[in-house]
Amino acid sequence: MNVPILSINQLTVSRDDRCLFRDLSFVVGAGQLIQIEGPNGAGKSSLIRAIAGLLDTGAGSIAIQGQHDADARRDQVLLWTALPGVKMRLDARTNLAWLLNQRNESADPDGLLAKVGLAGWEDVPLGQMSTGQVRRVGMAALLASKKPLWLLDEPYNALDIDAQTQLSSVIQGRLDQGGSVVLASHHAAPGLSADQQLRLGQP
Ligand SMILES: Nc1ncnc2c1ncn2[C@@H]1O[C@H](COP(=O)(O)OP(=O)(O)OP(=O)(O)O)[C@@H](O)[C@H]1O
Repeated sequence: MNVPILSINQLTVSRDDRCLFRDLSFVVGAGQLIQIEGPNGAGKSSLIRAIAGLLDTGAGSIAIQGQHDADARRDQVLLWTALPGVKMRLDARTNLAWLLNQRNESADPDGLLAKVGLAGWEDVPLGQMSTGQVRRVGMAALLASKKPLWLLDEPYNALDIDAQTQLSSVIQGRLDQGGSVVLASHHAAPGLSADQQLRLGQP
């Protein structure tokens, strides 16, 4: 086993007094991908938010590189669901620059947008883009992230086949660099092979 980036031990997560899962344990090493599956409402997003330090948990523990504190964990993850905090009336470049700044990441927004097929769309407000194009802006932000643990909640939603393939290649690139990825998805990730699969049960 590689150095554990994420260690979950005997974890219980509840919402509104309803237990979603209990006694969950797994470890994710450097360069490893774990896929979380399960029906609607099983708790995939809740698990991801708990790992990110954004949801209180019950019994058990979560550690990222040995750190249990929620604030410390938050600093070590890239959480990609939608695009938190972006403004639909602002253009792709401005939003991406803001996202990178928020994360203290230095990269050229235009170069990143070109890599995800959005060359020429830099000045277009997100509100005038398709859902998939907005997701591509998110993918551009992913490309710049060097956080040790990526938490990706249904990242393939709304992406066309080309963009899905590109996202898989972005994820594989991060894994090859020793990053770790938790992927919540109803579908197998195209072109990726998970080191572990975890199925959360019926709610
Ligand atoms: N904001 C919320 N406040 C209170 N309870 C919530 C909230 N979001 C989700 N829940 C509850 O937690 C349960 C698990 O939701 P969660 O979003 O983690 O499931 P999921 O497996 O990601 O589902 P899906 O596949 O539909 O995205 C749901 O049954 C829901 O009742």
